[in-house]
Amino acid sequence: MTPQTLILRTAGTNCDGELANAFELAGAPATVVHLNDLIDHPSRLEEFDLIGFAGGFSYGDDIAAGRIFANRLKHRLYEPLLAAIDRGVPMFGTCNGFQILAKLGLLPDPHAGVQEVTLADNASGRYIDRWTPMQVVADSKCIWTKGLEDHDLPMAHAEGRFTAPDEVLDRIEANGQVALRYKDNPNGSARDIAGICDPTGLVFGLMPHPERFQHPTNHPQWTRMGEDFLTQTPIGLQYFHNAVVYVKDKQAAAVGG
Ligand SMILES: NC(=O)CC[C@H](N)C(=O)O
Repeated sequence: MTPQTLILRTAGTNCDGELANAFELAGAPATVVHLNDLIDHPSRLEEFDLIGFAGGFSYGDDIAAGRIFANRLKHRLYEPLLAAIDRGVPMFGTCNGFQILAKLGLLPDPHAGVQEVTLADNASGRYIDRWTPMQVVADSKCIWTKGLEDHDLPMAHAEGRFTAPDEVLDRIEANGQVALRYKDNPNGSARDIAGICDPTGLVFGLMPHPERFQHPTNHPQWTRMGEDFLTQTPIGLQYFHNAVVYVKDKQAAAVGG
């Protein structure tokens, strides 16, 4: 069975095309569905094996980035989303998608039932749009970053400063839920955190954009990177390969069992 991906969009979403393409290149065809359609037909969530929350400026980033999208999910789709998490559906939220997952409280712990972390204004007070070096946390539980080496990714946001109380930061670090850190921390995030997962490693949110690194020439330095860089799978796509492999293995185990 080919894994099927749901990408959610609404007014102001702008990375759904890249995200759908990344999942498709990794082997999981994607359907982009408007949030209002899913609210009208919540059982559609059961058709999908993977879910992507795309980046952008949903609802104009009004109130705070991701807040309105998160509230709509909270009041209209929370139970079906939790059911998908309990079914083991991997979820990916990039940038605005991460802001949504954080504000909804699906990260860092979907069963906490409260918001524990946020993405606040960048420390500089400015929108930052550039490629930046990432450190992959080797012992994290995250299935999406498994086996990845340190790499560069593009970032583009004004509200990306990861912020949480010290006890939450201590807990997610001790629990292997910090998956990605900035090497030069351009936005002032607590403990350099760029991406975190839930305790199962399946729900993952990050501020940078792996879906914008689908081809070697996406990297601004690609002409200086050498032969190998041009022939290997771009690291951005490896995130999606990891999740697709996870789903396929799970399907095979279910058939075998
Ligand atoms: N790239 C994105 O997803 C958009 C940025 C985001 N809404 C912000 O904080 O500015």
